[in-house]
Amino acid sequence: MRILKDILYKVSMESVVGNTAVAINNIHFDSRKVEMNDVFVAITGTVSNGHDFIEKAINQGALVIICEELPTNIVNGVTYVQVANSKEALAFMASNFYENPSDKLKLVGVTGTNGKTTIATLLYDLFTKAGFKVGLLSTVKVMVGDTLYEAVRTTPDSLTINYFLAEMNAEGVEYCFMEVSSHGIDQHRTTGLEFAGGIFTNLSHDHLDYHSSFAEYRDVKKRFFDELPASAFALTNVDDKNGEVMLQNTNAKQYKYGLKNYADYKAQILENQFTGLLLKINDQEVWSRLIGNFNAYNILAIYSAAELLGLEPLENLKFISELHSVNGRFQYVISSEVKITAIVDYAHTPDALKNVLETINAIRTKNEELITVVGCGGDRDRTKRPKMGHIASALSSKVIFTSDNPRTEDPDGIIEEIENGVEPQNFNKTLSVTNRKQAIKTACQMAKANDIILIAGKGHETYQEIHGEKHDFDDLKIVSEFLKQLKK
Ligand SMILES: CC(=O)N[C@H]1[C@@H](OP(=O)(O)OP(=O)(O)OC[C@H]2O[C@@H](n3ccc(=O)[nH]c3=O)[C@H](O)[C@@H]2O)O[C@H](CO)[C@@H](O)[C@@H]1O[C@H](C)C(=O)N[C@@H](C)C(=O)N[C@H](CCC(=O)O)C(=O)O
Ligand SMILES: Nc1ncnc2c1ncn2[C@@H]1O[C@H](COP(=O)(O)OP(=O)(O)OP(=O)(O)O)[C@@H](O)[C@H]1O
Ligand SMILES: N[C@H](CCC[C@H](N)C(=O)O)C(=O)O
Ligand SMILES: [Mg+2]
Repeated sequence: MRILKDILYKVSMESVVGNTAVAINNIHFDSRKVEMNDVFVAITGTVSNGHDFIEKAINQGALVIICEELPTNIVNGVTYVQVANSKEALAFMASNFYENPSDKLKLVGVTGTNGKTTIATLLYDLFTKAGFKVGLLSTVKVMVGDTLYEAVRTTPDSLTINYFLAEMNAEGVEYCFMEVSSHGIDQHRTTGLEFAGGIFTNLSHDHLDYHSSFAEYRDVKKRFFDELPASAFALTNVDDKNGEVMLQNTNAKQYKYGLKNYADYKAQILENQFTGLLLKINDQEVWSRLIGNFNAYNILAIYSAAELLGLEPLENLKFISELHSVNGRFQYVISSEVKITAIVDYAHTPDALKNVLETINAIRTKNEELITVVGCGGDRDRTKRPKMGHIASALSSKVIFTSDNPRTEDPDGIIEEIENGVEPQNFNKTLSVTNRKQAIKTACQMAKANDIILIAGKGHETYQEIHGEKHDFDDLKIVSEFLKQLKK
């Protein structure tokens, strides 16, 4: 049992109607989950308005209503707390409700357009190897020590975050690494958390359906660093155009990593091959199984963060050399008979796609063709579609445009928007096959010995969402099966 006034600590209240000394059972922001003596937080959403469900929540037993506007009908015996921002209030209440679990471990947040899952997951792996109990909140999975939970969002809502952090406290977890998405920051999902550090990866085009401009997208990411406490570290990629911008107003201790510009943590790529990267990090050589220039940045960020958290440099490098790629990030299979390499990668932004294609192009020889299978998600930023169409067709030998997760959109409509980005000189390289499985099969049939197939956009995902329905779908499994069938 918790007392309402205790969990309202740090919440900026505009008015209160009723008693705040009441004992409450649980907190919910979805009226459908409310039970006896719960708090219902009414949130103004993008699809519906939580304030419309206040009466329903009370009928289900809500004892407390947190809202931005008081309803006209005030029910006797119910406490109403009016706040300026319900999402922010929810975040503070969630921390208080779970007894501020982020204070009891070292929480590190990773933000940026690409590389969050890779860095957070590999830091989880590295600290686990170093003998610590570790937690992870990522796009792919949630880990509480060794226990695996399904991840629904990249950055869960504040109640879910604090729930898992409290589970981590109970399990004796010392470090937790989490992805901090721009939606998460904007919607105050991470407000009130006590971070020990923040890492910035890079900033490029994504989510411009949600944020009104690139500048707003950048400023939302920056807010994460603005809000870090002085005790935390703020670690930024100094080679990214916006790397230093992130640090402009932070109170945290500032550190920079980079390959090109002056930095506290510096790396150099000595070798970049299909089998991995040989790097020099602060004058020490280290071999990694991860592939491609962009992974040199990820590895350097991991190394720097681990050192800032107190790991010895040599131990740090040893564990880094043992790390494997994250599910769906440059995962590959090579067919045994005809030596066709199929790579599955989660590149779903123009920049990620360009990086992956350039990585493959830097490694493949002239005789080896690169066949790319790619699409774009529905109900998401449309402006990245033609950009990805252009990049895929310019940097591949052949491209098959197909569906990603069309969600509620018409799959062929999305493909048309991707095709619009293809320049005339690349027209003859492209074809479109709406059915993703069929598209992968076509790529396998087109490939000759030693060719490379890149299947981009869905990485670790094990489903495809078409017309709002999820079906089982796994790029790696499907391509492996087709490659097995090919006896050329
Ligand atoms: C655009 C967006 O981020 N939307 C999030 C937002 O939903 P919303 O504002 O649209 O909510 P809404 O459906 O309008 O409902 C408003 C309120 O009414 C409540 N409600 C609704 C119906 C009802 O009967 N009773 C009721 O109380 C809802 O619970 C909600 O509190 O708040 C919800 C609760 O936290 C989120 O689940 C939801 O994520 C949606 C599902 C989503 O797809 N989000 C994606 C875009 C996202 O967040 N992605 C990022 C990763 C991006 C990246 O970097 O790649 C992530 O961190 O996962
Ligand atoms: N440092 C990086 N710079 C640019 N591209 C990268 C970087 N790291 C990974 N990528 C590319 O971006 C893809 C997604 O990587 P990852 O899942 O680590 O990013 P993310 O930031 O977690 O993405 P999401 O926003 O979907 O959670 C990878 O499959 C790879 O193609
Ligand atoms: N976190 C991203 C993932 C995109 C993955 C891609 N496969 C898609 O479905 O668009 C989003 O929800 O926008
Ligand atoms: Mg991620």
